[in-house]
Amino acid sequence: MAELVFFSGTMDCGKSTLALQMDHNHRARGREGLIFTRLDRAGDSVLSSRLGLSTGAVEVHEQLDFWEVVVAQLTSGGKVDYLICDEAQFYSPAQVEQLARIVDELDIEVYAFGIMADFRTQLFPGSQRLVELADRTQVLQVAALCWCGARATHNARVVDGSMVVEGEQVVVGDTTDGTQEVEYEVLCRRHHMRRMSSHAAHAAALSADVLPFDLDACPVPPRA
Ligand SMILES: Nc1ncnc2c1ncn2[C@@H]1O[C@H](COP(=O)(O)OP(=O)(O)O)[C@@H](O)[C@H]1O
Ligand SMILES: Cc1cn([C@H]2C[C@H](O)[C@@H](COP(=O)(O)O)O2)c(=O)[nH]c1=O
Repeated sequence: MAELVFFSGTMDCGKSTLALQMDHNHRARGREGLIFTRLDRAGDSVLSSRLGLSTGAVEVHEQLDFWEVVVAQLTSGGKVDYLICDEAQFYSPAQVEQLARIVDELDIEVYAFGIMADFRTQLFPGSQRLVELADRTQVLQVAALCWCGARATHNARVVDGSMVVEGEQVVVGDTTDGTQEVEYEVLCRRHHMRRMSSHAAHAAALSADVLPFDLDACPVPPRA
Protein backbone atom coordinates (compact mmCIF):
# COMPACT_ATOMS: atom_id res chain seq x y z
CA MET A 1 0.00 0.00 0.00
CA ALA A 2 1.37 3.42 -0.96
CA GLU A 3 2.33 5.95 1.71
CA LEU A 4 2.60 9.69 2.14
CA VAL A 5 5.94 10.29 3.86
CA PHE A 6 7.14 13.67 5.10
CA PHE A 7 10.93 13.94 5.42
CA SER A 8 11.63 16.94 7.57
CA GLY A 9 14.51 18.71 9.28
CA THR A 10 16.09 22.12 9.57
CA MET A 11 17.45 23.95 6.57
CA ASP A 12 20.74 22.56 5.30
CA CYS A 13 20.30 19.05 6.72
CA GLY A 14 20.24 17.31 3.33
CA LYS A 15 16.56 17.14 2.36
CA SER A 16 17.02 18.04 -1.30
CA THR A 17 19.99 15.69 -1.55
CA LEU A 18 17.83 12.86 -0.19
CA ALA A 19 15.04 13.79 -2.64
CA LEU A 20 17.49 13.49 -5.54
CA GLN A 21 18.90 10.21 -4.19
CA MET A 22 15.46 8.68 -3.79
CA ASP A 23 14.51 9.67 -7.33
CA HIS A 24 17.78 8.20 -8.62
CA ASN A 25 17.30 4.90 -6.79
CA HIS A 26 13.73 4.45 -8.00
CA ARG A 27 14.61 5.38 -11.59
CA ALA A 28 17.54 2.96 -11.54
CA ARG A 29 15.01 0.16 -10.98
CA GLY A 30 12.77 1.25 -13.84
CA ARG A 31 10.21 3.08 -11.77
CA GLU A 32 8.85 6.38 -13.08
CA GLY A 33 8.18 9.44 -11.00
CA LEU A 34 7.24 13.09 -11.18
CA ILE A 35 9.40 15.69 -9.43
CA PHE A 36 7.92 18.86 -7.97
CA THR A 37 9.35 21.85 -6.12
CA ARG A 38 8.47 25.42 -5.26
CA LEU A 39 10.76 28.44 -4.93
CA ASP A 40 14.03 26.51 -5.03
CA ARG A 41 16.96 28.89 -4.48
CA ALA A 42 18.40 27.85 -7.88
CA GLY A 43 15.36 29.22 -9.71
CA ASP A 44 12.12 28.19 -11.38
CA SER A 45 11.45 24.50 -12.13
CA VAL A 46 14.70 23.18 -10.62
CA LEU A 47 15.28 20.95 -7.62
CA SER A 48 18.82 21.66 -6.38
CA SER A 49 21.02 20.43 -3.56
CA ARG A 50 23.91 22.28 -1.94
CA LEU A 51 26.08 19.30 -2.91
CA GLY A 52 25.84 20.54 -6.49
CA LEU A 53 23.32 18.08 -7.95
CA SER A 54 20.11 19.31 -9.53
CA THR A 55 17.31 18.15 -11.80
CA GLY A 56 14.37 19.61 -13.66
CA ALA A 57 11.10 19.73 -11.74
CA VAL A 58 7.53 20.93 -12.08
CA GLU A 59 7.17 24.29 -10.30
CA VAL A 60 4.30 24.16 -7.81
CA HIS A 61 2.49 27.42 -8.50
CA GLU A 62 -0.34 28.42 -6.17
CA GLN A 63 -2.94 27.17 -8.66
CA LEU A 64 -1.28 23.82 -9.41
CA ASP A 65 -3.54 20.86 -8.68
CA PHE A 66 -1.46 17.73 -8.05
CA TRP A 67 -4.47 15.48 -8.65
CA GLU A 68 -5.06 16.98 -12.11
CA VAL A 69 -1.39 16.76 -13.08
CA VAL A 70 -1.12 13.11 -12.11
CA VAL A 71 -4.45 12.07 -13.65
CA ALA A 72 -3.49 13.86 -16.90
CA GLN A 73 -0.23 11.94 -16.96
CA LEU A 74 -1.96 8.60 -16.39
CA THR A 75 -4.75 9.19 -18.91
CA SER A 76 -2.21 10.12 -21.59
CA GLY A 77 -0.60 6.71 -21.15
CA GLY A 78 2.18 7.74 -18.75
CA LYS A 79 3.25 5.71 -15.77
CA VAL A 80 3.53 7.30 -12.33
CA ASP A 81 4.97 5.18 -9.52
CA TYR A 82 5.93 7.95 -7.13
CA LEU A 83 6.07 11.72 -6.55
CA ILE A 84 9.03 13.62 -5.16
CA CYS A 85 7.83 16.91 -3.62
CA ASP A 86 10.57 19.28 -2.43
CA GLU A 87 10.17 22.57 -0.51
CA ALA A 88 6.80 21.18 0.59
CA GLN A 89 6.53 23.75 3.38
CA PHE A 90 5.54 26.21 0.65
CA TYR A 91 2.60 24.11 -0.62
CA SER A 92 -0.91 25.08 0.45
CA PRO A 93 -2.89 22.83 2.81
CA ALA A 94 -5.25 22.08 -0.13
CA GLN A 95 -2.30 20.89 -2.22
CA VAL A 96 -1.17 18.62 0.61
CA GLU A 97 -4.69 17.16 0.70
CA GLN A 98 -4.40 16.46 -3.05
CA LEU A 99 -1.19 14.54 -2.33
CA ALA A 100 -2.93 12.41 0.30
CA ARG A 101 -5.73 11.65 -2.17
CA ILE A 102 -3.19 10.55 -4.79
CA VAL A 103 -1.74 8.07 -2.28
CA ASP A 104 -5.12 6.71 -1.19
CA GLU A 105 -7.01 6.60 -4.48
CA LEU A 106 -4.25 6.00 -7.02
CA ASP A 107 -1.89 3.98 -4.80
CA ILE A 108 1.08 6.18 -5.75
CA GLU A 109 3.93 6.80 -3.26
CA VAL A 110 4.42 10.44 -2.29
CA TYR A 111 7.71 11.55 -0.73
CA ALA A 112 7.55 15.13 0.55
CA PHE A 113 10.57 17.08 1.83
CA GLY A 114 10.54 20.33 3.74
CA ILE A 115 11.27 22.36 6.82
CA MET A 116 8.73 22.27 9.60
CA ALA A 117 8.86 25.80 10.99
CA ASP A 118 9.78 29.31 9.92
CA PHE A 119 12.29 31.77 11.40
CA ARG A 120 9.74 32.70 14.10
CA THR A 121 9.45 29.00 15.08
CA GLN A 122 5.90 28.89 13.68
CA LEU A 123 4.78 25.97 11.54
CA PHE A 124 4.38 26.55 7.81
CA PRO A 125 0.74 25.78 6.87
CA GLY A 126 1.86 23.16 4.32
CA SER A 127 4.09 21.41 6.87
CA GLN A 128 1.37 21.45 9.48
CA ARG A 129 -1.02 19.73 7.06
CA LEU A 130 1.67 17.20 6.16
CA VAL A 131 2.21 16.31 9.82
CA GLU A 132 -1.54 15.97 10.19
CA LEU A 133 -1.99 13.73 7.13
CA ALA A 134 1.27 11.85 6.54
CA ASP A 135 1.53 8.13 7.19
CA ARG A 136 4.99 8.90 8.58
CA THR A 137 7.02 11.99 9.39
CA GLN A 138 10.70 11.19 9.35
CA VAL A 139 13.37 13.50 10.75
CA LEU A 140 16.55 13.37 8.69
CA GLN A 141 19.45 11.56 10.32
CA VAL A 142 22.23 13.95 9.34
CA ALA A 143 22.19 16.68 11.96
CA ALA A 144 22.88 20.25 10.97
CA LEU A 145 24.75 21.89 13.83
CA CYS A 146 24.36 25.13 15.75
CA TRP A 147 27.53 27.24 16.06
CA CYS A 148 27.87 25.87 19.65
CA GLY A 149 28.08 22.30 18.35
CA ALA A 150 24.64 21.16 19.52
CA ARG A 151 22.15 19.67 17.07
CA ALA A 152 20.40 22.50 15.26
CA THR A 153 16.63 22.33 15.64
CA HIS A 154 15.53 25.81 14.55
CA ASN A 155 15.94 28.10 11.55
CA ALA A 156 17.02 31.70 12.09
CA ARG A 157 16.77 34.58 9.62
CA VAL A 158 19.64 37.05 9.58
CA VAL A 159 19.08 40.37 7.84
CA ASP A 160 22.14 42.51 7.23
CA GLY A 161 23.98 40.57 9.93
CA SER A 162 21.28 40.73 12.64
CA MET A 163 18.87 37.96 13.63
CA VAL A 164 15.24 39.00 13.17
CA VAL A 165 11.97 37.49 14.45
CA GLU A 166 9.51 39.61 12.52
CA GLY A 167 8.80 39.78 8.80
CA GLU A 168 7.23 37.94 5.89
CA GLN A 169 7.02 34.19 6.39
CA VAL A 170 8.42 33.42 2.93
CA VAL A 171 11.75 34.87 1.81
CA VAL A 172 13.83 32.54 -0.36
CA GLY A 173 17.34 31.96 0.99
CA ASP A 174 20.57 33.54 -0.22
CA THR A 175 18.77 36.44 -1.85
CA THR A 176 18.99 40.18 -1.73
CA ASP A 177 16.19 42.57 -2.61
CA GLY A 178 18.75 45.22 -3.49
CA THR A 179 18.57 46.90 -0.11
CA GLN A 180 18.89 44.06 2.40
CA GLU A 181 20.88 40.86 2.51
CA VAL A 182 18.80 37.95 3.83
CA GLU A 183 20.57 34.83 5.08
CA TYR A 184 19.51 31.87 7.18
CA GLU A 185 21.37 30.08 9.95
CA VAL A 186 20.41 26.96 11.86
CA LEU A 187 20.57 27.14 15.66
CA CYS A 188 19.78 25.01 18.71
CA ARG A 189 16.67 26.10 20.60
CA ARG A 190 18.68 27.69 23.41
CA HIS A 191 20.48 30.04 21.06
CA HIS A 192 17.41 30.67 18.92
CA MET A 193 15.48 31.80 21.99
CA ARG A 194 18.36 34.01 23.08
CA ARG A 195 18.54 35.46 19.54
CA MET A 196 22.17 34.47 19.44
CA SER A 197 23.31 33.81 15.90
CA SER A 198 26.97 33.00 15.20
CA HIS A 199 27.55 36.67 14.36
CA ALA A 200 26.09 37.81 17.71
CA ALA A 201 28.05 35.12 19.57
CA HIS A 202 31.26 36.23 17.89
CA ALA A 203 30.59 39.89 18.77
CA ALA A 204 29.76 38.95 22.39
CA ALA A 205 32.98 36.92 22.68
CA LEU A 206 35.02 39.85 21.39
CA SER A 207 33.46 42.37 23.77
CA ALA A 208 33.86 39.91 26.69
CA ASP A 209 37.58 39.92 25.92
CA VAL A 210 37.76 43.70 25.86
CA LEU A 211 35.24 45.10 28.37
CA PRO A 212 36.19 43.60 31.76
CA PHE A 213 39.69 45.13 31.58
CA ASP A 214 40.49 46.29 35.12
CA LEU A 215 43.26 48.93 35.19
CA ASP A 216 43.98 48.43 38.91
CA ALA A 217 44.49 44.71 38.40
CA CYS A 218 46.83 45.22 35.47
CA PRO A 219 50.42 44.20 36.42
CA VAL A 220 51.93 46.43 33.74
CA PRO A 221 51.02 50.14 34.07
CA PRO A 222 49.77 51.49 30.74
CA ARG A 223 52.07 53.97 28.99
CA ALA A 224 51.06 57.62 29.17
N1 LIG B 1 31.26 20.77 0.54
C1 LIG B 1 30.48 19.84 1.09
N2 LIG B 1 30.96 18.63 1.39
C2 LIG B 1 30.18 17.68 1.94
N3 LIG B 1 28.89 17.85 2.23
C3 LIG B 1 28.37 19.04 1.96
C4 LIG B 1 29.11 20.09 1.37
N4 LIG B 1 28.29 21.17 1.21
C5 LIG B 1 27.09 20.77 1.69
N5 LIG B 1 27.14 19.50 2.14
C6 LIG B 1 26.06 18.70 2.73
O1 LIG B 1 24.87 19.08 2.10
C7 LIG B 1 23.87 19.26 3.09
C8 LIG B 1 22.86 20.26 2.56
O2 LIG B 1 22.21 19.64 1.48
P1 LIG B 1 20.80 20.10 0.91
O3 LIG B 1 20.21 18.87 0.31
O4 LIG B 1 20.99 21.26 0.01
O5 LIG B 1 20.05 20.52 2.26
P2 LIG B 1 18.55 21.02 2.50
O6 LIG B 1 17.74 20.67 1.28
O7 LIG B 1 18.10 20.27 3.72
O8 LIG B 1 18.65 22.49 2.76
C9 LIG B 1 24.64 19.72 4.32
O9 LIG B 1 24.01 19.38 5.53
C10 LIG B 1 25.92 18.94 4.21
O10 LIG B 1 25.76 17.69 4.83
C1 LIG C 1 13.24 29.47 7.87
C2 LIG C 1 12.64 30.01 6.62
C3 LIG C 1 13.10 29.58 5.40
N1 LIG C 1 12.55 30.09 4.27
C4 LIG C 1 13.05 29.63 2.97
C5 LIG C 1 14.53 29.75 2.77
C6 LIG C 1 14.83 28.66 1.75
O1 LIG C 1 14.62 29.22 0.47
C7 LIG C 1 13.76 27.60 2.05
C8 LIG C 1 14.30 26.39 2.77
O2 LIG C 1 15.12 25.67 1.89
P1 LIG C 1 16.11 24.51 2.37
O3 LIG C 1 16.27 23.69 1.13
O4 LIG C 1 15.45 23.73 3.48
O5 LIG C 1 17.37 25.14 2.81
O6 LIG C 1 12.79 28.25 2.86
C9 LIG C 1 11.51 31.00 4.33
O7 LIG C 1 11.00 31.44 3.30
N2 LIG C 1 11.06 31.43 5.52
C10 LIG C 1 11.59 30.97 6.68
O8 LIG C 1 11.15 31.40 7.77
